[in-house]
Formats: sequence, structure tokens, C-alpha cells
Amino acid sequence: MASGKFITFEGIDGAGKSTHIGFVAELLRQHGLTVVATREPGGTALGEALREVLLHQKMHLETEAMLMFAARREHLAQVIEPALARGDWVISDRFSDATFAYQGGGRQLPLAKLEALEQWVHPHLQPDLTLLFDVPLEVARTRLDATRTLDKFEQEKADFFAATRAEYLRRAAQFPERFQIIDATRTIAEIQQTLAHIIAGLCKADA
Ligand SMILES: Nc1ncnc2c1ncn2[C@@H]1O[C@H](COP(=O)(O)OP(=O)(O)O)[C@@H](O)[C@H]1O
Ligand SMILES: Cc1cn([C@H]2C[C@H](O)[C@@H](COP(=O)(O)OP(=O)(O)O)O2)c(=O)[nH]c1=O
Repeated sequence: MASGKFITFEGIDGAGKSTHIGFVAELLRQHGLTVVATREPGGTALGEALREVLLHQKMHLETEAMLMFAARREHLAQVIEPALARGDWVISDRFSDATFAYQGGGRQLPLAKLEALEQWVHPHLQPDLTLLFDVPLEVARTRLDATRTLDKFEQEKADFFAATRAEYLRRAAQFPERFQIIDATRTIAEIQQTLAHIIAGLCKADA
């Protein structure tokens, strides 16, 4: 049996990635694939409990980074790796690129420390495809302000998000084989067209 593929969604808060998860899951199902849609931090009972703490409590930066990877370790063991081994496809709203972008870029934790955690937690696994929803900060901020009560990260200032976005773009340049940058300033319909094109290509390559 072919092993499944692992797709991650990334971007600064308000870029619009969560809007498109269901659409991509449905596209994959139309290609006859079994899909597991999940998110980070979260995806397991323990991960969701850690998410609650991470999104609402202040803590030391290194504690924050280690808890992100602790939640990820559980997520990999309980959800991601078993699903891929069954041949299912996994789509995750965020994964390790978010830790590099937010804790590394936004909060300036040395990247070498994050690389050490990544080596520990998933030395042999990387996403097959990472969709980076990219928008200028002002667009993301306007979208967020229009919709919801902001959590700990969403309350950060513009320079935090500028550094987070810059680290995402730096990683996209570093790993061009798996990143696709989506211009998320466009309409939802236009973005869906691009996503349909990318997913069709991925499914064809897999056939
Ligand atoms: N392309 C878009 N154009 C306009 N508004 C959008 C677009 N994509 C998402 N939104 C809106 O912006 C808000 C944030 O989107 P969401 O998907 O929750 O962002 P994220 O998951 O990246 O934080 C939501 O209200 C959503 O409806
Ligand atoms: C996975 C992950 C998320 N985060 C942050 C980014 C987001 O602000 C927050 C939760 O992500 P997200 O689920 O995108 O938030 P929402 O449901 O509000 O759209 O956690 C990190 O700082 N590091 C990480 O490793």
C-alpha cells in the first residue's frame, strides 16, 4: 500500500489558512483519498490541553518552544504517523515551521535550539507539501480584528508578526522542494483555484 502524504498549512494569524483546510480535505477526498485533518498545537487530548495553556498563559520562551514540541511528539505518535502508515493523507493546520517562525522568528529563540528539538522529535519526517499563506501584516490584522477575540499570540505587535512572516519566507526559500507560497491577499475563490491546481499536481505525481 502506498504511504499517505503529509500536507501542512502555515502563515501568520489572520492570513486565512484555516478557511481553506476543509476545502483541501474535500479535494483530496474527491481524488479517492482518506484524509485526516488535524491541527497544532493540538490534535490529541493532551495536545489540546497543552494548546489551552500555550495560547493563554505567559511562560519562559524555552518552555513555550519545548511545549510546542512536546505536543507535537504526542501528535506524531498518536495521529500523524499511524495515519500515514495506514496510507491516509494528513493535513495539519500548522507544524514545526510554525515553531521556527513564531518562537524562532517572532520571539528570537536561537534557531539551533529549535533544530535540536526538531531532530529529537521528528528526525526522519518532513511534510511532503507546506502551503504558506502569505499576506502583509496589515491585511492579516484587519481580518483578525473583524472576527474574533485575540489569544496570546494574536495580541502581539506588528514587529513580532513582521519577524514571524520573514522567518516563514526564509524557510520557504530554504526548502523550495516542499513549500508553495500562496498569495493570500486574493479572494477566497482565487486562492481555491490555486489550491485545486497544486493538489491535482500532487495527486498526479502520487498516482
Ligand atoms: N482571501 C480572503 N479574503 C478575505 N477574507 C478572508 C480571506 N481568507 C480568510 N478570510 C477571513 O479572514 C479571517 C481569518 O481567516 P482564518 O482562516 O481564520 O485565518 P488563519 O487561520 O490564517 O488565522 C476569517 O474571518 C476569514 O473569513
Ligand atoms: C504550532 C504552533 C503554533 N503557534 C501559535 C500560532 C498561533 O498564534 C497559535 C494557534 O494557532 P492557530 O491554530 O493558527 O490559531 P487560530 O485557531 O486562532 O487560527 O499558536 C506557535 O507560536 N508555535 C507553534 O509551534
